[in-house]
This record gives sequence, structure tokens and C-alpha cells, in this order.
Amino acid sequence: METTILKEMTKGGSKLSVGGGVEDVYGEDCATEDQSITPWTVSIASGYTLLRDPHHNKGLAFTEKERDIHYLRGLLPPAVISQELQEKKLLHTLRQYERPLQKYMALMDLQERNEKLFYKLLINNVEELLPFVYTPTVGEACQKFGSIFRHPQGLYISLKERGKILEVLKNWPKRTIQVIVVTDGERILGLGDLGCQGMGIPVGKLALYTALGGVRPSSCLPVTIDVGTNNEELLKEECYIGLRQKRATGQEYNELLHEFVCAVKQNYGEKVLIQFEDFANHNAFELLARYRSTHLVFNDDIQGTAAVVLAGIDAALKIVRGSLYEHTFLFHGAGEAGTGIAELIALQMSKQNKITLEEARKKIWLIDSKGLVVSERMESLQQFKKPWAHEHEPVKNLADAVKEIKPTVLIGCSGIGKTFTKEVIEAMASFNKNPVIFPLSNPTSQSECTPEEAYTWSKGCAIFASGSPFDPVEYNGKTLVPGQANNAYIFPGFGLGLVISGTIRVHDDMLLAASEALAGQVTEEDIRKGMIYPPISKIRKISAHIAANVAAKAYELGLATHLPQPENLLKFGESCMYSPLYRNYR
Ligand SMILES: NC(=O)C1=CN([C@@H]2O[C@H](COP(=O)(O)OP(=O)(O)OC[C@H]3O[C@@H](n4cnc5c(N)ncnc54)[C@H](OP(=O)(O)O)[C@@H]3O)[C@@H](O)[C@H]2O)C=CC1
Ligand SMILES: CC(=O)C(=O)O
Ligand SMILES: [Mg+2]
Repeated sequence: METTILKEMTKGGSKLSVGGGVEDVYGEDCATEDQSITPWTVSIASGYTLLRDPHHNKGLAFTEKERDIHYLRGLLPPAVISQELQEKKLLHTLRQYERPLQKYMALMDLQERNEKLFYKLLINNVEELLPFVYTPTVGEACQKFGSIFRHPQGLYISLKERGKILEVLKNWPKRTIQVIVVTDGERILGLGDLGCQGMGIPVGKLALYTALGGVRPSSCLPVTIDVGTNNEELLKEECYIGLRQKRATGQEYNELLHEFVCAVKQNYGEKVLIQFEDFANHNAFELLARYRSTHLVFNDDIQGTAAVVLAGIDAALKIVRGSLYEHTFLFHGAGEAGTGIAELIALQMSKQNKITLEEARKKIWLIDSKGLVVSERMESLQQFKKPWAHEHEPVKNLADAVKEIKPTVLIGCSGIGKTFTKEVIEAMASFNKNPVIFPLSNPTSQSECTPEEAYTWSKGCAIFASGSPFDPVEYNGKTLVPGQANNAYIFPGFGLGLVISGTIRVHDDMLLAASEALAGQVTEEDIRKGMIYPPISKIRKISAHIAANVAAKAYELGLATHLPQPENLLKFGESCMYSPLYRNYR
């Protein structure tokens, strides 16, 4: 098949070359989605190849003229339909599927077939479709990844590629990458070690980077590092897609990860964001500590989750009153999410009250699988738990700890479902007018409790937000809307902020800036309805605000490299956001 140069043109577009200040941000094949600045892009597909190129395929929406010019005659049935009608038809079809996994597979197929239509559908129906590309369905998809696998998405880097990672990166068809989400599959949501099948997570997270944060899909790269799996069932499974060996650890593991991180910087430069996702905590904290001062790295489970929860607490304080420091926090789970959130809350308390971090930490308690984290256990505690080992008698279970500590805010992040029992919630409600309850564990099966349970056991008083989505609940004739405390509110806007400012390092103050921007998007009306997060349907606007705040902080800290600083970062961020609308081809 002959390939010709294909030029995309916006309606009324007149310029021939790619130009404008935003080009530096997006580089390569398209400068910006602000078509008034740069209406042209160049690609190389035509005819049959064009129909199979997901970035440019429009299916039946190709116009008569485009069909003539691009050798599409006969390759499509005669009807020409609009993108809006395509979207309507697809939504109708998706709604016919009964099982969430069928919807997931249909959506992934669409993403591989027609990228713009996939994103238009997702952006316009985010509330309805997010649960099928993200938690909870992505969890089931990862568990069954081997049997539902149809076409590879993202890059697989296994121990077999040791010493050749730079070459592997060069096999990826895009040269300009701005965001990488990488997992090694060892702690996929609360579902444990899913090995190579964890790829569903980077793919899903990056779909959100584009749909929720407006980062261009062509500049996103999902990566799975396969060092084996300790999941015996997967190792025995016929359809398992990964290396059939136990996980490599120690030096072998560290060397592979180091080669990866260095190859990324060498291939894509120092402004590419590496987001670590769903690593087990024994690696996650070390990787972040090792690379945070030399590379642009971000751990979503530790840092993104912290920012989203702090924002929810900020909004909850408008209902329960008092400052952060006047509250007492208890975490069920002392891993990445737990200690990450705890640390950011302590940092904010210390800034607000001009106290030391040590003093602030005293208001925060954590429980792990062995009970309350207390000083008596200091020697045997992992490093990241030590700052939280306060003086206290040992306490073995959550219900007893709640009664002893009397927290105002209870946060679940153990990955173990059903642990916020009736006894726990009733105890919380017995000394709090409005207990703040955050069952953060994902997916839905691992949630510490449902909103219905929290509202019923607290007699409708709980302020509730969970990691996975739940439907509104009718309680005593009132509709209560549970919030979704999920890092999806933060990372897409956070990443966009780094990209538009060309930031080279992540600083904790940027997490506070992101958190503040999210909390600022919660309206009085949301609060009146008991909602501590803004509706997810407004996520593009929310992400633009987060991006602007993060970028502003990066400029203030001298970590941004795109100079001069745009006058209006919000407008600039919005103008950089990916648009899923088809372009006219000439
Ligand atoms: N809503 C959101 O945005 C996010 C949600 N999460 C969810 O949070 C959960 C935990 O993730 P993460 O922190 O990364 O995982 P980690 O493995 O790092 O931490 C889990 C913690 O839970 C503790 N734990 C395990 N079992 C029990 C138990 N029976 N009783 C008390 N504590 C227990 C572990 O104890 P020990 O240390 O002793 O092993 C550990 O401290 C997952 O379900 C994940 O999906 C994570 C990130 C974001
Ligand atoms: C949401 C998320 O990052 C997690 O559950 O791991
Ligand atoms: Mg995660």
C-alpha cells in the first residue's frame, strides 16, 4: 500500500507549518490542541493503513472528500456519519453489555481502533465509564489479563531485556514521551501480586492522564517491568503472559530498575515523568528515595493518594470544623497509602501551626497487620513506619484502637475488605457528631465498608469517601452522595502541571499545591450535599486548576524549565489539553 503524507487541517486553518510557543511542550507530531495557534500536523498513513491507524482513524466519519483523497473508496461502506452519532451508537452498545469486563474489553478495543472516539466517549461520559476503564473493573481485567489478552498495549520490559532496555525503548513508535506509568505488578490495587498482568494498571492510568488531564495520548507510555511473580496460581496458569519464575529481588531487581530509569532519561531527556504505580512497599519507598533528587519521579500510591485525601479532609473540615491539628487521625494500614497520607497531613499541620513534623505526627496513629504502630515495636518496624511509633500500650485490633485513640478521622488503606465493622463505625459515631470515614482500599471487593454501612451504622452522620466508586444511598428519605477519594483526582492534573512547566523534580510543596487546588474546587453546594470532592464530571476543569497550581509552585521553586513563565497558567494549561474532536484531513 502506497503511503502519502497526510496533513490534518482544522476548519478555516491556514498555516502550513507547526509553530507557536506550545510546540516545545508537546513537540514532535502536534504542537498543541489549540488549533488557532497550530492547525497542521503531519502523519504518514493513507488508505487501508489509515483505517488501521488508531491515532487517525475516523471510521465512517471520513468525509467524501477525505475518502477520495486518501484512497479510502471501497474500504468503507457508503454512509458518512458524524463523530457525535458514532459516540451515541457506541454508548448504546456499551450499555447493552451486562458484565463490566465486557465493557472494559469493548473500550480497550475501541482505544486500539479509534483513539479520538475512545477519548471523546470517555471524556463526555466520565462518571458512567470511569469504573470500566479504572477501578474496580481494571482489577478484574488484570486478574484475567492472560485470557482476555488480544493485542499488546505498552512496553513489556522483562529480565530477558537486561542490558538492552535502551534498545527496547527505541522500539516504541513515538519519540516524544512526556509521561511514563510503570509497574512491576507486585501490589495491584488490593489484589496482590499479579505479575506481568499488572499492565492493565499503567494502561488505565494513562488513559486517565489523557481523558482527565488532557495529556496527549501519543506522549504517554505504559510500562510493565517483569521480574517474575510469586503468585503460584499465575505461574501454573496456561494463559499467563509473563515470565514463569519467582520474583527477582535484591541486586538483580535493583540493577534492572536502575537500567530502566537511566535509559528513560537518556532516551527522552530529563523532563519525562516516571510515575511508579502499584509496586510493593518494600520497593516503592526505596525507589522514590533513590531517584527523587536526580530524576522526575512520582509515586502515585504514596504521593498522589496523599494529596487527594488531604484535599478531602480540607473540605470535610468545612463540615466538622476545627483546624487539621485539632483532629486526630487513625489509619488502618501503614504502607504506601497510609504513611504517604500521614506524612502530607503532618507536613500541612506543621506549616499551618508552625510546629515541628515530630509534634504534628503525634496527632496521627497507624495500624499495620501486627496492630497499633507503637514505640515498643520500633526495632522490628520497617523504616517508613518508624516516625509513627508513638508511646502507647500495644493494641491488637482496630475496634480497640478506635476506642482508645478516639480518632475524628478514620482512614482504611490495608487492602483488606470489610474491616470497618458495625462495632468500628458505631464507636466512631459515639464520640464524633460527624465521623469522617475513608475506606480507600481498591477495588470494590476490598473496600473497608460500603457507604450504606457507614451511613446506616452512624445513623446518617458519617462523612464518607471511598477509593472505588459507589452509587448514592437513600437514608431516611435523604439522598447521600458518597465521594470517591481516589488519586485519579490528582495525578492527571499534577502530571499536566509538570509537563506544561517543564518541571524537572517533584517537590512536596507541589503535592500541597495540588491538594489545595482540588479542595478549592469543592463548592458550597457540594458541601451542603455532604460531598467533600467535586463531581468527577468536572474533572477536566479540576485538572486544569491543579496543573496551574502545581506549575506555579514549580516556577516559584525554580524547578520549571519552560521560560518565560506564562502569564496565565490556568488558560495556558487549558490551551494545552488534548481535544478528542476529529480533525479534517486534506
Ligand atoms: N484510593 C486510592 O486512591 C488509593 C487506594 N489504595 C489502596 O490502598 C490499599 C493499600 O495500598 P498500599 O498502602 O499501597 O499497600 P501496602 O502494601 O503498602 O500497605 C498495606 C498496609 O496494610 C497493612 N495490613 C495488611 N493486612 C492488614 C490487616 N489485616 N490489619 C491491619 N493492617 C493490615 C499492612 O501491614 P504490614 O505492613 O504489617 O504488612 C500494610 O501496612 C490497596 O487496596 C490499594 O488499592 C492505594 C493507593 C491509592
Ligand atoms: C488507586 C490506586 O492507585 C490504587 O488503588 O493503587
Ligand atoms: Mg495505585
